[in-house]
Amino acid sequence: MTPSLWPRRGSRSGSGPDSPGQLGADGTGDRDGTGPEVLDFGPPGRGRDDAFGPDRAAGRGTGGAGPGAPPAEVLRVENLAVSFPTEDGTVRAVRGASYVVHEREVLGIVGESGSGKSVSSMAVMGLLPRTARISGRILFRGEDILTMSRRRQRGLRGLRIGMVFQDPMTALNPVHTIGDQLAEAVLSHQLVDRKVALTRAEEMLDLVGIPQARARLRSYPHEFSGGMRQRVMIAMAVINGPDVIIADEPTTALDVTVQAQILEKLLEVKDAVNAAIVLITHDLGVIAGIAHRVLVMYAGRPVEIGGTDAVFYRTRMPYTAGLLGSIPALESAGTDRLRPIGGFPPSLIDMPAGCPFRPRCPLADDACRQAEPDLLSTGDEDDPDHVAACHHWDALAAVPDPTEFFRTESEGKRP
Ligand SMILES: Nc1ncnc2c1ncn2[C@@H]1O[C@H](COP(=O)(O)OP(=O)(O)OP(=O)(O)O)[C@@H](O)[C@H]1O
Repeated sequence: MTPSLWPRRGSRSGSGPDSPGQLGADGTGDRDGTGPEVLDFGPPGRGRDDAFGPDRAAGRGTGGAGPGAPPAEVLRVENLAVSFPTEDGTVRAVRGASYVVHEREVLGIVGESGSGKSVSSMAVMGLLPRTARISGRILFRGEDILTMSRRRQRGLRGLRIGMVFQDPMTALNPVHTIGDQLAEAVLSHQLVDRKVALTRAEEMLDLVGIPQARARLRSYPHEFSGGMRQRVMIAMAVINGPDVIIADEPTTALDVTVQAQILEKLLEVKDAVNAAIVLITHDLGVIAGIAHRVLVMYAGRPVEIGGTDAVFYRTRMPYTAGLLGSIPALESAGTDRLRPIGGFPPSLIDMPAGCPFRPRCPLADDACRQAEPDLLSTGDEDDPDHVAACHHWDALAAVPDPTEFFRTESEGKRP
C-alpha cells in the first residue's frame, strides 16, 4: 500500500507532513542547466496503471509493480508553504499543504475563494511570481521541482504537466491562430518539424470535439465560442501527453449549459492520454461523481483529505460539512434547504490563534481557541488515508448528517 503521509491520531511519531525526509527524491535533476534542449522526463503513456482509468472498478493494474498493485505516485506535495510579502504584511497563502496524486487519478481540490487552491497549483507549475517565498517539496515522479533549474522546470511544464486555466481568453494569444499556438506547444518541447506539430494539433482538436479540425486550425481565438476555446485549452494541455493535468476552475467562466460538456470532455481526454487530473474548484458539486479523492482547503491548509465517498459521506471536518450543506441537491429540484456557512474566511496576513475556522464553526470551543488542529487520521476503516483537521471530528462521526450542525435558527436546535 502507498505509505500514508499522515500519522494516526494520538501518534506523532509517524511519517507526518513535518517529516518530509522520509520519502527520498531520486535527485536526478539537471541542476546546471546544460542539459539537452528536449528534456527527457521518461516515456509518456507507457507502463501506466489502470486502477484509476475506466477499469478502476476491476482493480486492474498494468504498472511495473504487477497486477493489483496500487497506482504509482506521479506527484507528491510535501509541507508546501507559499507566502507573499506585501505592504500590509506577509500573506500566508499556503501554510503547509501535503498531498499525493496517483497515476490516472482525479484529485479534486475544493475550498472557498482565497483558500490557496490556485497558489498551491501555480507552485507545482512553477508559475508563481518571483516575490513568492516557497518552501517544502514538490516531487514529480520523485524529483523535486523546487530544486530543479528553471530550464528543467520549463521543460516539465507543458510536457509532463499540462494546465487548463479558468479563462481561455487570457491564456490564448489573440493574434495567433489556434493551429499556430497548438503547434508551438509541441515545437517548444519536441524535436519534430512544423508539419508533424500541425498534424498533432489537428488530432488534438478532433479529440476535444472541435468539428472540421483541420480548417479550424486557421481560426483565431475570438472566432471560437467560450466552450470551444476551453476545448482548445484542453487540447493544449494534453498535446504532449502529460502525466498530470492541472485544471483550475476549468468551467467557472462558462455558460452553465456547457459546463457539464467541458467536464465530460476533460475526463474523456484524460483517459485518452492516460493522465491524472488535479481539478480545482470552489464547488463540491462539480467534483461529486468525478473525483476519486478530494482535498478540502481552508485558509491556506488542507483540512480534510480522503476518497470522495469518505469526504462526502463520512465527513469529519465541520468546514467540509458546511460546504456540503451549501450545495443544492439536483434531485431535490431546489426544494432542499440550503445551509450556507456564515461569516468569512480569516485574513491570511493576521491569522488568529487556534483553528482558523473557529469563528464560523458551530462546534468551536476552548480547545479550538488554543491550537490549530493537525491533519490526522479519522480512523476510517474503509479509507485509512482519510484525514481531517478538527478537534471535534468524532462529534461529526456521531451524527448521521453533519450538515445539521449548520442548521439555521428557524430550523431549530442543532444536534
Ligand atoms: N501575488 C500575490 N501577492 C499577494 N497575495 C497573493 C498573490 N497571489 C495570491 N495571493 C493571495 O493568496 C491567497 C490565496 O489565493 P488563491 O488564488 O490561491 O486562492 P483560491 O483558493 O485559488 O481562490 P480563487 O478561487 O478565488 O482563485 C489569497 O488571499 C490571494 O489574495
